[in-house]
Amino acid sequence: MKRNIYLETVPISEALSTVQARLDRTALVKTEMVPTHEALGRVTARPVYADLSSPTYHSAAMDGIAVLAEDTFSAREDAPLSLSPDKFTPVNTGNALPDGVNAVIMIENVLMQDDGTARIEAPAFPWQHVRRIGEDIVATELLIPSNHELSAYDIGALLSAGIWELSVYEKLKAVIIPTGDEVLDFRDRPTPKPGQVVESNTQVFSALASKWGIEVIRHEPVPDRPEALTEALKNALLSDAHIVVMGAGSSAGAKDYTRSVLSELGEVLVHGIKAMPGKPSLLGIASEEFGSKLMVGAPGYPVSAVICFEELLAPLAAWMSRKVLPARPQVDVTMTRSMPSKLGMEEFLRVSIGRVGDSYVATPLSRGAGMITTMTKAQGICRIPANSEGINQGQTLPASLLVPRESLEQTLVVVGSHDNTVDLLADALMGRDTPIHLASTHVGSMGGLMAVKNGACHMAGTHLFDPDTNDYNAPFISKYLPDADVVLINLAIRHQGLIVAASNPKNIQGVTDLVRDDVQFINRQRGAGTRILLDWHLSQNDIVPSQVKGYDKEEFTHMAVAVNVLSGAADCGLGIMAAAKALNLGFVPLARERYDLLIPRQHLSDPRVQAVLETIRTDAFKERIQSLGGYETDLTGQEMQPGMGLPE
Ligand SMILES: Nc1nc2c(c(=O)[nH]1)N[C@H]1C(S)=C(S)[C@@H](COP(=O)(O)OP(=O)(O)OC[C@H]3O[C@@H](n4cnc5c(N)ncnc54)[C@H](O)[C@@H]3O)O[C@H]1N2
Ligand code: MOO
Repeated sequence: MKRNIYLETVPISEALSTVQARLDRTALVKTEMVPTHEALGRVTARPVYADLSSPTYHSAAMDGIAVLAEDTFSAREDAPLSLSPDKFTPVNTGNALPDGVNAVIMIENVLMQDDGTARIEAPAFPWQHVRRIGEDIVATELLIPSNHELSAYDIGALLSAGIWELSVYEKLKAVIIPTGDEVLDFRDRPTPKPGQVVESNTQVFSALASKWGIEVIRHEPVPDRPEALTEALKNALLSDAHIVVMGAGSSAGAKDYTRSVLSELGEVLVHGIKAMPGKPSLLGIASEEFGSKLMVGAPGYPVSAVICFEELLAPLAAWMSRKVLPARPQVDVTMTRSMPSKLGMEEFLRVSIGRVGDSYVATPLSRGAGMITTMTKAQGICRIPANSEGINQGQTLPASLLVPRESLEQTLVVVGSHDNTVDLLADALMGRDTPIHLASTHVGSMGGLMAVKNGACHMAGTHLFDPDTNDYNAPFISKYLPDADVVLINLAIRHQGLIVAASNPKNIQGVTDLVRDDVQFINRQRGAGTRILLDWHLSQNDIVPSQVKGYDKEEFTHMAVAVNVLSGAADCGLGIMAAAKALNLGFVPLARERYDLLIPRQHLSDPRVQAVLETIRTDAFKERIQSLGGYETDLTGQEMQPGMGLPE
């Protein structure tokens, strides 16, 4: 089997219209009769006419007495009328009206006399408080047109009209076949070795598809062997499914067989869309022998797979089943950072969104297609058009929301340096009666200061040490945000040190060991407080960066540094003790430092910020911080003043 060569990439809209022009949805999606009470979400294949009227009889709409209106015309407040028992019938709501009457008088307006007569002070008009035959539904009239997706209310109307079953389009069925030698079945609860991944895309698809009214059958993972892949695809096409999805193997790798397997059993119409993630997506139609079904090749990377499911498969499935795909709510967001984008490619940028002041601000998350957490952390997605070279800081553009719009009001936007205590805070805030969602973006301490300066967040986590004054954060604020009215609140004092392998096999004892030939270092990104701390310790020891092997290799979080040490990619990196502890690594203490929250004063009265201050001042929260190890909470929750430095 030949290796894949990419087809031309086409815009998403063209990919969809190409398939729509070729796929015979009427032949593929049959109709069937289903009981009305089980028809929610199904689409009518034929118009439905009422069999029964509703009500089927003249019905009392109120509790009271049924009368002939004409008998009551003389009643006045100053000249009450007494109706003899043969002129009225007591009725309850929903009763059929007796013959010969045409109105109901509410019981509140009737005085029943001891002699059996009913006294009224106002006349009834004809058909007052009566629901006449066919008021709601008239037998034979059109109740629901064809190609209509049935709602809960429709079920009620259909049953009231005597429709016990109806003709609808089949519910779409899809088989998804995960592929790849490295893909482990999650049902085996595997522990992946290097080169292996836990299969998850099929479950993302199943969960999404259940919202779209598609039944999903998952095939077990198939290894990268062309015959096995073809066999699996063939069986799936011969089942009663309408759609078959093959996962992964869609790009140009030596084991990427999806395209050739699809071509063997049908025709590939699209291979490659002008969008990222999701670029190598495939769409095709099986040959007649295999039911002319829709075939989809979804890229293996989790976010690419999501884009393929949501942007290609969902609209096609909606079209096949004649449903309207609901659009996500949109808000206009202001970007807090510039983000270049590839010309000619539409980009689905995951963004963290919150309301800061009067506007919604959005901070781009990492764009890696392999990172499913960019979807879990994002509140929205901005589509950067293909004809754009990117977005600029301060630019306003629409974002489609992944969360209810209301929840943005309960989102606290934190930008800056990452610390595990911020994760603790995030969890504690969600435990409040009115939960608050902490959306954090890790851009380092300096990035946090800039975000505050640009009005892009409610608060920033920062731990910048200034050797000249022996103080934390305040000197940087006076330098970079001289005019800003801000408050510094301490979150914790934390211990930074060298994260080394368990039991420290290379016996690394301090920064002077970083110049050793056998020591590979992993650094933090420029602007990170930890990097500034490292540079200071290096300069104190007359070491220049070029002497440190790995100084140029950067990671964005403490945990990422620790992971490098765990995997053996590096021998050590500077980070917090909690990160070392979390992965059972060794830790060589180097320094204590202040980790503060920088808050614009105008946000102090914001209920979300208030909730943070309340939370971090509780003993329970301080105890949680201490149990992480490597933290002190003596200053936690207190306002920091310039020159305070760090108490011994
Ligand atoms: N030389 C090139 N390489 C790649 C290109 C390219 O144009 N030229 N495109 C890249 C893009 S863009 C994408 S997207 C990926 C798509 O790759 P494949 O669809 O071929 O998928 P794999 O390589 O088999 O797997 C990618 C990744 O995803 C993991 N995976 C696979 N299945 C699952 C699953 N069911 N659940 C969770 N994770 C899964 C797999 O282990 C890999 O890590 O190709 C780029 N390469
Ligand atoms: O298009 Mo790929 O989907 O960027 O990762």
